[in-house]
Amino acid sequence: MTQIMTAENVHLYYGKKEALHGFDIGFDENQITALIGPSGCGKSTFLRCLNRMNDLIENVTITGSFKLQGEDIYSPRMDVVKLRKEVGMVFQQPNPFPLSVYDNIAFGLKLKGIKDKQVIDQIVEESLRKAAVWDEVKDNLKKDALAFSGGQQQRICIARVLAVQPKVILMDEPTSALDPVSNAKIEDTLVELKKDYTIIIVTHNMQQASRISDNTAFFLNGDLIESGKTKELFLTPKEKLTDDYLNGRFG
Ligand SMILES: Nc1ncnc2c1ncn2[C@@H]1O[C@H](COP(=O)(O)OP(=O)(O)OP(=O)(O)O)[C@@H](O)[C@H]1O
Repeated sequence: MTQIMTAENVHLYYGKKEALHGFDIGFDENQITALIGPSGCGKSTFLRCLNRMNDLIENVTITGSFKLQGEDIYSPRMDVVKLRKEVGMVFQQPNPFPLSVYDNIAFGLKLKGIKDKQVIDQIVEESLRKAAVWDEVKDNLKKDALAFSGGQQQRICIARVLAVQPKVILMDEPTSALDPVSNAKIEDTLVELKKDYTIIIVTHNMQQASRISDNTAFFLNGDLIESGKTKELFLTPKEKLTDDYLNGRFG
């Protein structure tokens, strides 16, 4: 299976404090990879390395090699704005812009210089359909995105990411602020989306990881303890620490 992204010898420091201690990991194309582990183990920190979101935090030092389809994403030649379109991100709290549903999705397209209204209309509809929220918003595209439910807002945010044609979608606990019905809808959406995209998702919810992910990586205190096929990792973990965590012996 092709690995669309790789990270090797990853170290990250917040000031002098080392938060990621050196590990290698790769992400299979068109698969969902779950990043699991107890609070504070570095899952979000690592996720943010993959589209250079940590660049926005002061005093962060990152070393190692991070590649998207073989290209070094930390190269001085890398266009970070383009990178963040190719490696899109969905956050824990739905964060639509205070604009209409339509304008939320059209925003990135207009930035890209797309002006043709018919083209924009088409991409807006396609993106909302792929994010499985079209039927719920199609009669209210001019309504403020913030007037929708949390679960709908999160799917609008997913549509906003899809509109700029990412290759990889990073998700940081995208359902933890949502009710169980919205959670289930988003899980179904992600499983559909992996046909076209690669998804890397941080989750606290072990059932979620086992339901939707193909691969799982278990982090502890800034180290990657084990990664592999989700079924194997959950049923026959190689490391005792993984077994202990999965069985609720800590965390
Ligand atoms: N901006 C920051 N400045 C300094 N230290 C930070 C910063 N962000 C995170 N850390 C520290 O880095 C470590 C890893 O945090 P991180 O948020 O990546 O863990 P996590 O596994 O995602 O946790 P959670 O599941 O609670 O979100 C923690 O010790 C945390 O306190």
